[in-house]
Amino acid sequence: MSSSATARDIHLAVVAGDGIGTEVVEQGLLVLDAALAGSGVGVSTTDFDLGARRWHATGETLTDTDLDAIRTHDAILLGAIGDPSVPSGVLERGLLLKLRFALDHYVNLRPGKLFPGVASPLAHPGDVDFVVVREGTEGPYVGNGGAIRVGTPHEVANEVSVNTAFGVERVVRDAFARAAARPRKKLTLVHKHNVLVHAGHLWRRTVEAVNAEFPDVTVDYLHVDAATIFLVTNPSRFDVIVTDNLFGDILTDLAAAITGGIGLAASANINPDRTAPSMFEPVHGSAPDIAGQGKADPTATVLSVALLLDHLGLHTQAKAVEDAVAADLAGRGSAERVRSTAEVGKDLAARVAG
Ligand SMILES: NC(=O)C1=CN([C@@H]2O[C@H](COP(=O)(O)OP(=O)(O)OC[C@H]3O[C@@H](n4cnc5c(N)ncnc54)[C@H](O)[C@@H]3O)[C@@H](O)[C@H]2O)C=CC1
Ligand SMILES: CC(C)CC(=O)C(=O)O
Ligand SMILES: [Mg+2]
Repeated sequence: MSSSATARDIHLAVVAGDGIGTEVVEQGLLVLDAALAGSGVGVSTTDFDLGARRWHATGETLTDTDLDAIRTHDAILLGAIGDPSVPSGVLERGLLLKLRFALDHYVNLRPGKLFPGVASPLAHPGDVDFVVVREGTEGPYVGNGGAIRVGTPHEVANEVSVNTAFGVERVVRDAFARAAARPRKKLTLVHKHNVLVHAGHLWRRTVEAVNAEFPDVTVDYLHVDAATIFLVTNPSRFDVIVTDNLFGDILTDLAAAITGGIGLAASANINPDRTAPSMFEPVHGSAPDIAGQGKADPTATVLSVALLLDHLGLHTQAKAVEDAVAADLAGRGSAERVRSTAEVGKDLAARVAG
């Protein structure tokens, strides 16, 4: 995939990864090509062979050389990372989280939108259209911890959640800016400050302080356990949710479940300061249970491509992709049969082109 070089050409790093990652990324790239056709914007891709295959062959997850090469691109499209043949955590931490941390993806943006015609497991979902701003570089995912007396009855295992004033403030400010730009202008902080008093109070104080800069934004607060209730009983109450890395991870799988399933849930790992490329990927993982069967829904990846186009300022093309997805989803209820991964990708590309 390439075209003659123009000033606006997109240089895309592609990390298809493991399991269904390769299947859904192929379709995402097909739709990206269709979206850019005739626009005057070309795209060139560099494939990065990262994931289980590479680890088995070399023992490497993500080297400094890989990172340096990835940094030269405008954006990254990632499929999924993780494979049952690799010890749990090796690729997730050593590759996926390393990318997010090294490239300072402190805003992990995850829309929760119920498209018209999509079946939700909720009886009365209402108008569900919110966005989760999940902190992407801190929390319990930083690897601050350890275990002693491993494997004995006296084992002690710690996983420390790191929350810095710097890290919390920058993601909270981003979430406020997003809320201020939306019609409802509402921000919900989700944490657990009744128990996690150190981190929770930092988040609460930060939200209160930054609110002064965004007086039009209404703020509310939910403990994370209660937030799971309202996501199921009244998801339309949410507009922008800001939360930490772990809570955001969990809440966004739930958000996916209520808006049509994990196969539809897109995400963007954004470096708002643009000091490194941002990364776009479906919320889901490598789904070993269906990998290689052509069963994966590529729609989450395609919607992540729309987020990528938006991030690069190609708003018309982003909307064309989202509109194609909306039309495809609207027609699914009446479909005679479930389509394969490749068929969905082909249909979406045709809609974008047509
Ligand atoms: N961003 C990433 O790369 C992520 C990686 N992982 C990794 O992926 C591996 C599997 O993790 P799981 O917990 O099973 O989560 P998962 O998201 O891969 O799968 C959960 C369930 O959702 C289904 N599913 C996922 N994507 C789908 C799609 N596009 N279409 C239809 N069904 C889909 C799967 O078949 C499975 O039943 C693990 O190694 C995990 O660490 C998990 C989450 C995110
Ligand atoms: C595998 C994890 C590191 C990532 C994850 O589950 C996510 O970002 O949603
Ligand atoms: Mg997750």
